[in-house]
Amino acid sequence: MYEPSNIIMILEILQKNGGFFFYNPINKRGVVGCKSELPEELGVTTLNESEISFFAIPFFSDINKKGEGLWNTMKMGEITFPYCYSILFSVGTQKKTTPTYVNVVDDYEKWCDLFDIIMSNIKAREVEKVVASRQVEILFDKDINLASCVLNLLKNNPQSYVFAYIYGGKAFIGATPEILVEKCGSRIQSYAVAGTFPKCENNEKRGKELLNDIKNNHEHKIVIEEIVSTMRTVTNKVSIGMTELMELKNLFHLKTSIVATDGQKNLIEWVRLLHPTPAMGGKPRKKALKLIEKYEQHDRGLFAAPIGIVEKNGDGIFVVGIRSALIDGNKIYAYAGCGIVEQSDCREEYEETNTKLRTILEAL
Ligand SMILES: C=C(O[C@H]1C=CC=C(C(=O)O)[C@@H]1O)C(=O)O
Repeated sequence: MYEPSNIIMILEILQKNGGFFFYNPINKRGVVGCKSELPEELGVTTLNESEISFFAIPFFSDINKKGEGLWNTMKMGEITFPYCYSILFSVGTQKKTTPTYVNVVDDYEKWCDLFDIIMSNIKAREVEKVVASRQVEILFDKDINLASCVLNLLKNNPQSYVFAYIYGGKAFIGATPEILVEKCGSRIQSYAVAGTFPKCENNEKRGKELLNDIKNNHEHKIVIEEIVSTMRTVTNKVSIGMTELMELKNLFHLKTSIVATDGQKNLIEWVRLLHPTPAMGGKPRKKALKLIEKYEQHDRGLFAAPIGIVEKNGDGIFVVGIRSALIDGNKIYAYAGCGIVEQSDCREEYEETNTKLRTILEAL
């Protein structure tokens, strides 16, 4: 089993010098891009710099229009590192986790204003779905320990893709359950992950209820349809899997796999075509994005944005940067969003974002 103390040491080096960490729970492989060399004793395998490329593509191409310029010290797009490594984790890290409860800041009034604007646009038939988000700022009395946060994300979220991108004194970290697109040869796989129920005492019943819930299935179907129609602009070889339940530490989601066959476009082109799906933006895409840009009070930066790696042969994976936070010294900006449709209730959606924020808050 891979030693947690090793991962702590690696992350401490990344925190000090800058770097990128990406963990894939399916093949249990972590990859690291680093500005400085990692000691061999840490059990990492050295990769040639050209073997792997790291990407953090912002949600909106023109970020940092809103106030503080929180994101402007971070390099975006393709990020290259002189030292690259891979780490194999063992199955031992895959333990079953149970929810715990953490309090989050009350910004309900601000949320209501955003919700009302979106709902009035939905009622006016301007948009069908918009993913609204919160940025919750939490101040600590000392600097946040990045290494232990990332280790906790790994421990608490065994099915999630855990990432940490450290640059210019800030770190963007998260444990996301959602793949935007994965390429393996001509197989292009995306997932619709949308529709959420928080866990409760009777989880078996809760899961079944989500699978049959009309509002959540509507939200989910919008995402499937958009991914499928986008893929069909490139190829008519597109197949849709069954909608399943995804069980995470604190909540359930609806999840559907969508696979296309294409030998023409590269992975970055696929990312640019698919991002943002209506699980992160809305429907219709342009109008939903305009509302988000105009009325959300914060810059999304890398929140809900494509984060990923590309291998030398062109294969790779991009996830969406949700269940995430930007760490700046003793300050943390945690992010969570949810899809709003005509049947949505303001308070319920706020509580849903609180549940989603727990991924980060429980790791601090
Ligand atoms: C935007 C987020 O979640 C998305 C992913 C899964 C389910 C979602 C939902 O049910 O609203 C969201 O679309 C977030 O966690 O910040």
